[in-house]
Parts: sequence; structure tokens; C-alpha cells
Amino acid sequence: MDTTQNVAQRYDDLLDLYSQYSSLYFSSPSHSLLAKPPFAQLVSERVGDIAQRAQESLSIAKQLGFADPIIMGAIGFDGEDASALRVCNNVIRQTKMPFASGDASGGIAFNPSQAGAHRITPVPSGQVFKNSVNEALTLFEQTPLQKVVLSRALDVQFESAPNIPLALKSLAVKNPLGYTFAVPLNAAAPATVVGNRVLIGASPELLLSKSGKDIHIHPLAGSIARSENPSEDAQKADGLLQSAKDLYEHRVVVDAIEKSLRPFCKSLRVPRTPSLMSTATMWHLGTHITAELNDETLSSLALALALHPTPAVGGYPVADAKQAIKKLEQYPRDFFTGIVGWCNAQGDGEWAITIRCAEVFNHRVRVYAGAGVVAGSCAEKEYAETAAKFNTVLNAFGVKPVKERVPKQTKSKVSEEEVHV
Ligand SMILES: C=C(O[C@@H]1C=C(C(=O)O)C=C[C@H]1O)C(=O)O
Repeated sequence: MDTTQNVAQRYDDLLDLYSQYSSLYFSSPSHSLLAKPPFAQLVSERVGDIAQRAQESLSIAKQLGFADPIIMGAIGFDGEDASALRVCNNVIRQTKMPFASGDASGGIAFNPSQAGAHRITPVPSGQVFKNSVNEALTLFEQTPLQKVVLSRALDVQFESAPNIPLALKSLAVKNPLGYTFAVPLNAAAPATVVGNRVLIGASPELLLSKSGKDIHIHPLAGSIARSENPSEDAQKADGLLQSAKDLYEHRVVVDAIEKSLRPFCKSLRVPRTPSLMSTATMWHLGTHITAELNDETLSSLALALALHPTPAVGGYPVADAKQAIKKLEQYPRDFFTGIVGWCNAQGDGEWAITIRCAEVFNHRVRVYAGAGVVAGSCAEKEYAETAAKFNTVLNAFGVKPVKERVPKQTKSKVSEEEVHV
């Protein structure tokens, strides 16, 4: 008997109903949602219109007799330029089992073995990424830019089609305290076969959740890869909590969110110092922000779009950061660092930031990762951080982890080990 499989099934039965090109899946720490066809594609004719169109479509669905329609899907980094949102009338919900506190894996081992023959190509090359970090350091001296998040991707070309449902199950099981998702991206395909491009991932970062008038936001900024050695792992966590550069990188994000959010709120609670949070691969600094809205009819999607992109994934000031990203990143982010989640007719919902993710297109899986750059950042370390972040998704497809650069002591000299991407 395959007990690993049985445990994984009990963990989230919804995943057994998932079909890669015709389902949408989103799970948060408390519940999982699975939407099945028929869907209506949500389109907006004018930029800036999508949140309003979403609420109108949900009202129409209610008038048509659907009990609890929701909008589900993703919007790209550049906002409505790339949007894959659907009106879903056929949604199954499952409440998650509670997890032992501090047990990020839920105590479940689940090791899919897919991979098979594959080739990895960095997009752009590691050197181009490091050069862009150094160029950003110059921009901090010469322009008002204070922080920019720079990213890169890996194209993993498989010989045979990767198993998306298996990868999704692995992501959900290994990241029970995160936001796991799968969204078909082809807008033009008929409703029953919604496409062969799929966005998949497990984000640790909540842009916002809304329930009635209550808002919760959990920005992350300031990160370090975890270690398998427990004492080294604890040292890394301690180091992160004390790192002036990371605390500054985090402060920029929290201050900007507070400023954008305040006009919408009756009350706002922002802890003065961040706390540690972890995934299986990374340590992060995070701040739990809570607020009460002035107007509880404001939808979670409208508010998410008002905050997006936060300096956690863009930078600060926002316009300068967007310009720097356009100039320094030599590939399109598409849906990476956009938003992914759901919103119902009352406006309640959850929107995560689309990170630790990949876009699967036939046999190719493009995996993305970025890192915040501020004055004092080091190109080599930002590169290592992105390498470590790739592992969340690479592990789910059974691809050997990408190791960060580790100095290796030999008799006569220090040489470099690993990392070819
Ligand atoms: C852009 C990413 O992550 C963002 C950048 C972080 C950082 O620089 O510390 C942390 C979490 C995210 O807000 C990513 O994971 O790809």
C-alpha cells in the first residue's frame, strides 16, 4: 500500500478532482477552492475597470440563480495587461486540517518522482542578472530609487510532458501554510478546454485577505535560504532578524503599504518590527498588518489592485522602480509578481502575490524568482537568493535542487562549488 499517497489524499481531496486545463485551484492556510467548468471569461474594455466588471459579473451570476459565484484567477505584474480571471459558478470548498504550530510541512512527506530527461536554460544568464543588480546600486546613488526587486527565470525543457496535477499536489502538501494555486492562462480557448498554458505555484506572501470590514496583509521582504543543518539554520534566521540591510528592505515595504492603505481604513494596526516566517526552503521577514475598512463594500480585488505592486515585488518609489525593472530585466515577467486569488459577490476574498511559481507551456516549465535590491546589496548574494527560491517549484517537478554558491575549502585554495545557472 502506498501510504504517502493515502496521506496526501486525506490532506486535500480536492486535488484528486483537479484537471490541469479545465480547473482552477487556490488554497490558503485555512481552506482550498477548486473551480470546474463552465466558466465565463472576465474581460474589461477599459484599463482600471476590472474590479468593477468583476462585481457586475458576480451580481449577474447571482441574478441568474447561481448561489455563490466567485471570481478566481490571476492578474499579471503590469496589471490588466495580462489577466486570467474567470467567473466561476461551480466551486467546491474544503476546510483544511489544522496543522501543529511550527510544523510547516504539516508532518506529511510527499515525494513525487517525476523529472525525467530535461535541460535547464537560465533566462537571462546569471551574469546578466548580477550586472543588473550592480546597475541598480548605481541608480540608488544617482536617482530617487531606493529599492528595486530584480528577477530572473529558468526554462526547464522536459522530454515528455510534465505532470501538472502531481506537481500541484506536491506544492500543496509541502506548503500547507502558503497559498498554492493553478490557473489556466489561455484566454481565447473555449470554456471547457481553457488552455494549455498553466500558472502554478505556492506563494508564501498574502497581498491581502478581506472578510467583511476586516483586512489582513502579510508582506514579506528580507530573505535567506534555509540550511539542512539545524544549528546553521537557526543562525541564519537570527542573522536575518538582525540584518540592517534586510530590516531596511522590509521597512520600505511596510511604510509604503501603510501609506497606500490608510485612506481606505477606519483603523490600522502595523507592528513596529517584523517577525520571522519560513517555508521549506527560505526564511523571510514578515509583518502582519490588520485593518478595518471605512467602506466594507469595497471588494478585495479593488483593494488588491490599489496596493499592487507593493515594493515587496516592485520597489520604491513605485514609478521609478517600474522604470528600472523595464530597463534592467531583459525578459517579460508576465504573471510572475502579479496577484492570484479569488473574490466573491460580497467582495470578500484572498489575493496572494504570484511568486514561487512557474508557467507550464507544453513541455516547458518557466520558473521565476526575484530578490529585493537596496543600497548595500551584493549581486552574488541576490543571485544565491533567487537560486534558492527556484527550489520550491523545481522540487515539485522532481528537478534536482539548484544549490546556492558555497565556498569549498580545499588544501591549497578556496574553490567554488555548484551552481551552473
Ligand atoms: C520576488 C520574490 O520575492 C519577493 C522578495 C523578497 C525578498 O527580496 O526578500 C521576499 C518575498 C517577496 O516579496 C520571489 O520570491 O520571487
